[in-house]
Amino acid sequence: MGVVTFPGTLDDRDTQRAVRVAGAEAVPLWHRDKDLKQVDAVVLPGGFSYGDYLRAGAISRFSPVMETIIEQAKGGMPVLGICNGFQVLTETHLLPGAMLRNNHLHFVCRDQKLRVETDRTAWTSDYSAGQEISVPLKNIDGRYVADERTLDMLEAEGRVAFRYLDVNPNGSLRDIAGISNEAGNVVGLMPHPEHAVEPLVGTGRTDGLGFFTSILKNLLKGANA
Ligand SMILES: NC(=O)CC[C@H](N)C(=O)O
Repeated sequence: MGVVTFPGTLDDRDTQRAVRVAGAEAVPLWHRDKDLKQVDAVVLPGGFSYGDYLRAGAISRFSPVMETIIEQAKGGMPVLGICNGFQVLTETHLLPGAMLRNNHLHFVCRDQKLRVETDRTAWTSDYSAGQEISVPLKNIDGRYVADERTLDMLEAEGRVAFRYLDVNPNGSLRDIAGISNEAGNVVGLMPHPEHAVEPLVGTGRTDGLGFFTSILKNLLKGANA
């Protein structure tokens, strides 16, 4: 599984570790490489790629590695964008909508309760629809927005993948924490599942591991089909 590092990425190492904890091989990918080294899936981790200059994800969108990822994602390759990675996915238009500054204008860092709304994506099949999980959240540009028509379409097509529970930490419309593309191979969310995969770390919860086991099982199923 490929894990992309842009200049300013923070969570690439934790993401690589999460991939390994799930039992897959983590392959580091550098933003200047167009070659994806034959990985079967890609994770865009969190951080501040290119310093979040102009707008989070706005420059990363034009990096050589994204050129190949966009092309392959359209062909069905699974891609997960976490936090800054989600911001990159909206900027590339692989996912609809946009991320704005949190409504209270502060950086948020908390354990966040979420509801996994669908198990019908490549990255959530190991969860059950309606399952409640808690993973860390840490960002300042986390407010998901889209026009009403797009929001209605996402709801109708079952593409709202995660919703904030208890607290909406940033003013995201309809409490949306993450969404998927139509085919379900591209998923983006603001909270950080890669920081909740081992019982000895953080709150001790492993609620985030399911993202990485989901994709691994799906890839193995595909390979054995
Ligand atoms: N943790 C992160 O990925 C931070 C994301 C983003 N740069 C923000 O602050 O909103």
